[in-house]
Amino acid sequence: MIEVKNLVKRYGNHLAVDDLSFTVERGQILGFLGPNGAGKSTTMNMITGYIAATSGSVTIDGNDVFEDPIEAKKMIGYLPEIPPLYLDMSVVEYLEFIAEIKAVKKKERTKMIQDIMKMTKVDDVSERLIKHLSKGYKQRVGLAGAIVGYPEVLILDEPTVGLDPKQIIEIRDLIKSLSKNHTIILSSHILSEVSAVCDKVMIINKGKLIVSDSPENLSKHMEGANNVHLIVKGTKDKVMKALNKIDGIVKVDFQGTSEEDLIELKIQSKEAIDIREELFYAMAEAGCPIYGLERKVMSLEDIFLELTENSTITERKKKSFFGQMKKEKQEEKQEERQQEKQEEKQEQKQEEQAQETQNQVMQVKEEHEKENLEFEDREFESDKEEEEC
Ligand SMILES: Nc1ncnc2c1ncn2[C@@H]1O[C@H](COP(=O)(O)OP(=O)(O)OP(=O)(O)O)[C@@H](O)[C@H]1O
Repeated sequence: MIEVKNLVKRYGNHLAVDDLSFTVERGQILGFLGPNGAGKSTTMNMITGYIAATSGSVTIDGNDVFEDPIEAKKMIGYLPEIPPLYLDMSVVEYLEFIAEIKAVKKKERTKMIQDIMKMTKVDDVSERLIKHLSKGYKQRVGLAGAIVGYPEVLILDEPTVGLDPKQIIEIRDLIKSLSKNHTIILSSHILSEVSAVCDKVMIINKGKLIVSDSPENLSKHMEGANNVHLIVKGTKDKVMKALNKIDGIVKVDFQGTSEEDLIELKIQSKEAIDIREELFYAMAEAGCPIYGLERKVMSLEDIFLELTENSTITERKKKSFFGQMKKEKQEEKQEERQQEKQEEKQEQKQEEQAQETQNQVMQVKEEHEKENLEFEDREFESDKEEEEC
């Protein structure tokens, strides 16, 4: 339904969208996810033909947005990040105006607008001026405007911004129900929103596509679904022998030790296998007491953060959370040890200095005593000589 090929957008020297390609099937809800400045709005503006692309193409049901904009734009309803509302119009006037622009047949307009106002829950403010509406209501009027004419494709840039939690749930339900008759692309940086609503997630960062999959598959594949973090007391040999007895283990990463005699490891098992119980018995049999056992299921948040921290998956994999945490812990420990060593050295030095001073005092004392004795001896000798004389 929507085909984006090698889409590029440059603002001067700044590459805002960097060679994006993807497709969206009819009836699908695609979630466009990325941190601020990732290029979401720019991409959506290009898909809708609102701005020109530097290069690349976008087709909607075979119609090229840049070469055949009228046909392509007829199929698109767009809710930009800041909806372009006419503030001095009432809600119903605005929607009638949009219907006229979109060339909705006159006899169909009234019913369509009434239905859409009900759908987006703005029917209770239909006669009010838009400038007097709250932010949430304005957002819903913008959404209503995008739905007018029931275009096949809806492009919604941050559709729930400014809504309260109850409204967010209502709009999500509305978007889901719209997908029965529309193909939808929505952007968001709220991950729970994307996982709740979308069939497919595209994560972009710095204009580049990082990963694209269903929310469930992303969680599964990003090594998270079956990761166990284990802290155990024993030798590496013993632990490995015990692990060899467990079926379904795919990968074992030793992560060093955080305390003496303790080994930390990350164990990855095949999908749908929970090895925690077997681990418990295997370690008990091997005489390796378990100090920590945690099943790590990566949330979409974890994946998003990791993926957008680095530009490539391989880079992020190298920097797994446990690895990072362990590294930080080790660095802290190393610093502590170094500090302890320095303190020990200083104490030793002070003791040595004190000992040296004491020795010097003793030496002076001894010399004094010796001198006194010699003096006494000499006195005694001269007294004796005097007596003899
Ligand atoms: N008209 C413009 N001129 C110059 N640079 C622009 C323009 N519009 C966007 N950019 C830059 O392009 C990059 C992508 O911006 P864009 O608005 O598409 O990101 P976004 O993912 O939608 O971010 P947000 O979630 O904050 O809306 C940013 O670095 C932005 O500063």
